[in-house]
Amino acid sequence: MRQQYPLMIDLSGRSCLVVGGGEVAERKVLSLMQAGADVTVLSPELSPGLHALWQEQRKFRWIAEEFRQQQVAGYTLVIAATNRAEVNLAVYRAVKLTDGWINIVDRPDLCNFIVPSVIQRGKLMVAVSTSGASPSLAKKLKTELERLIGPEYEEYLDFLAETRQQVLAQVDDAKVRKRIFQQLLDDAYLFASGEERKNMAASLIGEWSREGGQGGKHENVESRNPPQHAGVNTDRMGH
Ligand SMILES: C[C@@]1(CC(=O)O)c2cc3[nH]c(cc4nc(cc5[nH]c(cc(n2)[C@H]1CCC(=O)O)[C@@](C)(CC(=O)O)[C@@H]5CCC(=O)O)C(CC(=O)O)=C4CCC(=O)O)c(CCC(=O)O)c3CC(=O)O
Ligand SMILES: NC(=O)C1=CN([C@@H]2O[C@H](COP(=O)(O)OP(=O)(O)OC[C@H]3O[C@@H](n4cnc5c(N)ncnc54)[C@H](O)[C@@H]3O)[C@@H](O)[C@H]2O)C=CC1
Repeated sequence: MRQQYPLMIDLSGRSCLVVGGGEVAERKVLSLMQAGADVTVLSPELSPGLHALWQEQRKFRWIAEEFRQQQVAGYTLVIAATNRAEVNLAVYRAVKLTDGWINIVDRPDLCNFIVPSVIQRGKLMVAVSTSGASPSLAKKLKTELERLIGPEYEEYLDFLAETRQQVLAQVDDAKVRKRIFQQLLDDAYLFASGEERKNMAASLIGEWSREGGQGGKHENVESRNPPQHAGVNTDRMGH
């Protein structure tokens, strides 16, 4: 098995080519568009889903032609997703000449990148890959993780991001900052309402800032409990 390297890349505004316009191509086009890529689909036909999307919004470019070798130049990445193995292979060979990024949906052995199964909750992305061994298992695990990591994570993460900036600006001591970040991970914050968690964070930061300002008062940081808030259940609440 080839060892894969996971990374999150910024494809916004980047030109990406999907050759083929069927069911599998549709999935790849949608995820590329979600990432803000500038997508071109090269295929004589489109799936009903892709066709509707193209008619309604023209959010991708459609070249209604069969693949020819010279069409791969200038793309950040290329996905070969036709139902014809020899066409996919020709796409691979063309991209290989330019040493570009290529995914061939029916030849994991030739891909230099593969696409994982993904849960997205706002800024949070959880990607599951089986290195191509069992895409259905990747999908199943994603579905299980969707239950564990509910929609509440979107706002919670926005809160964490905002609070983190405040803490970085207000708290000088890196150890204290780390403690605060740790305490903000308590489920009490996850399940509090927006207003409640802001208040909880403000008192937490206030408390630590005062103590941090006096210095030398951090012996008890390990044992400090997160602030409790009336009406907030700190159990996993049915998860
Ligand atoms: C290597 C890889 C290359 C790539 O496509 O990037 C690849 C290859 C192949 N997939 C095949 C089949 C299926 N793929 C899916 C589903 C997904 N496949 C995806 C990724 C990947 N598929 C990459 C590896 C990912 C990894 O494991 O790390 C997902 C995760 C992402 C996405 O496609 O966006 C998406 C789930 C998205 C979601 O969360 O919903 C299903 C299930 C279904 O459709 O319900 C089936 C049918 C059941 C089965 O076969 O398991 C076949 C055989 C085709 C044939 O039989 O002819 C090949 C070729 C081969 O293995 O030879
Ligand atoms: N990687 C993955 O996740 C999966 C991969 N597959 C593989 O993907 C292949 C495609 O599956 P589907 O999308 O369901 O097929 P499909 O039959 O729905 O679509 C095939 C598409 O290829 C286009 N096409 C055919 N010849 C072409 C050419 N010369 N140039 C440009 N476009 C051309 C057709 O117009 C059509 O839009 C399957 O043959 C299978 O091997 C299947 C399931 C999952």
